[in-house]
Amino acid sequence: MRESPASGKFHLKSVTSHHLLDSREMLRSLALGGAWLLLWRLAVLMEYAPHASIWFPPAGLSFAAFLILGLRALPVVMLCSLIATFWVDDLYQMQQSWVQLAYTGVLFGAAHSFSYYCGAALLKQLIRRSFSDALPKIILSFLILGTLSSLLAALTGTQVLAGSGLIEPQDAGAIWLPWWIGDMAGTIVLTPLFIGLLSWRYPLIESWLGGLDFQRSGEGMYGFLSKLLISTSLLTLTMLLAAKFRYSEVSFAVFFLIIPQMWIVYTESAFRAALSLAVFSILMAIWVAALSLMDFALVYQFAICVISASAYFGLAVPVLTAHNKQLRELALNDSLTKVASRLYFFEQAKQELARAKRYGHPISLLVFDIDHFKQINDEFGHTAGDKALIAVADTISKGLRQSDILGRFGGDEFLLLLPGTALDKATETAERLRQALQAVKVDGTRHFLSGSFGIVQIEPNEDCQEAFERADECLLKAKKAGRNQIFSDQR
Ligand SMILES: Nc1nc2c(ncn2[C@@H]2O[C@H](COP(=O)(O)OP(=O)(O)OP(=O)(O)O)[C@@H](O)[C@H]2O)c(=O)[nH]1
Repeated sequence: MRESPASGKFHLKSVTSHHLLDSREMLRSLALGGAWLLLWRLAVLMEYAPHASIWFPPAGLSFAAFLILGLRALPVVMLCSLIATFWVDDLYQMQQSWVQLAYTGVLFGAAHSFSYYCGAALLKQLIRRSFSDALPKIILSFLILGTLSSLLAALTGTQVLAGSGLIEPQDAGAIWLPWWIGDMAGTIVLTPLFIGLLSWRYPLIESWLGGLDFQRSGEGMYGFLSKLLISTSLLTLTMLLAAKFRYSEVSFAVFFLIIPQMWIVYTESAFRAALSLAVFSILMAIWVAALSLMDFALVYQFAICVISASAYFGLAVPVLTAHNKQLRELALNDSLTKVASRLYFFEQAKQELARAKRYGHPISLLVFDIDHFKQINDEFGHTAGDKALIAVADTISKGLRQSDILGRFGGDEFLLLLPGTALDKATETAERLRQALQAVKVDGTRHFLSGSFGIVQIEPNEDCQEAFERADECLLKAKKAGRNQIFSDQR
């Protein structure tokens, strides 16, 4: 069978894009692996006992990688775990055989990957099933799953090391707790930062996360750096005091530093908040090592976890405020024409009526409906119908006073409240609007619109509903009388 030139071209193009994809995958794997090993080496610098680091940043990277890339991250994490095992042997001069190290490395990698993959996969499922305003629930799930994954990683990891002779079996019982808290600190602090970094490549991640906006910039960079400087200076001060006095009570002062962190969370972008927590935690770990504060290491590990967890809940506040604003706008405005919704119109009308009664001012209500609107939909389609409704709202709005209120009752029926206007002036206004409507053409057609109007002046003993019913009856009469007319009810 002969291949057509077009199919040959397509084949060439698909092979090229396949190559591009392969090299991009390769670059991503290299970046992930490089970052993982770099963070792992950093964690070794922060060890306060063999295999017990103040915090373990690679755990956060593994969790984020499994969350975003799924099982595609597995070969890289496994390879890094293997390299790390050989590196440990070199750092601690343990001189184990290559076979033994390879065996330990694979087991360690499997335990680490299994623990973080399970947590990340479960979190992904929860996120997929969540609605867009579920950020607090997602954060809570992340904190619980991050904690459980790191516990599993610590329990299985210590067993692997004990089983392969890298640590004494009796040490496993002493190491699992600091291992767990160190992994947990790495996961809780760094996963959101890595997600933030990845969100530049994958913008969908933000909508997944219930609208958490990693790219919204807060104030200028100078403001953020000043806040970071204040927070890190206070951290340095509390740690210098702990080193000088060496009472555990002094080390607990670090918990007060949640205050500057929350200040950053509430006033800066989500990404800057995550970055500030990472800087804060790295500096804390460096000070623990530099000031020999190993006796209080657990206090600092707990502080990192508690401060980060609280800060992430804080991130949900601006998102929820934005959602509330959006919901309020949806409830108050008609989404198509942008005039007041029926609910908001009657709410406003009630207040205007109370004011009019109090000051003895007249107030009138108009109800109007487009004539033969169904035909417009049927002949020109619903999009043309929608455009006609928008044109009506725009035309009527242009002919009103600032104090008048225009609302959409539903379908092609609108409501208009004219405070300070008696029936005769309201009828004049309606006539002006009726004429203005006659000049509106359905977009892209030669069809001109027209409308029928019902008008009443609201009586002092009447409420909005009663006035509406009277105006609606007038509208019906206008329709029955042939449309494109105004009927009013004088009491
Ligand atoms: N395009 C569009 N059509 C709508 C919308 N809401 C309601 N409609 C349609 O508007 C039409 C309203 O028609 P009716 O009120 O029954 O009557 P009419 O054709 O206007 O006739 P008269 O009012 O008696 O002159 C219906 O076909 C509805 O489906 C909307 O938001 N967009």
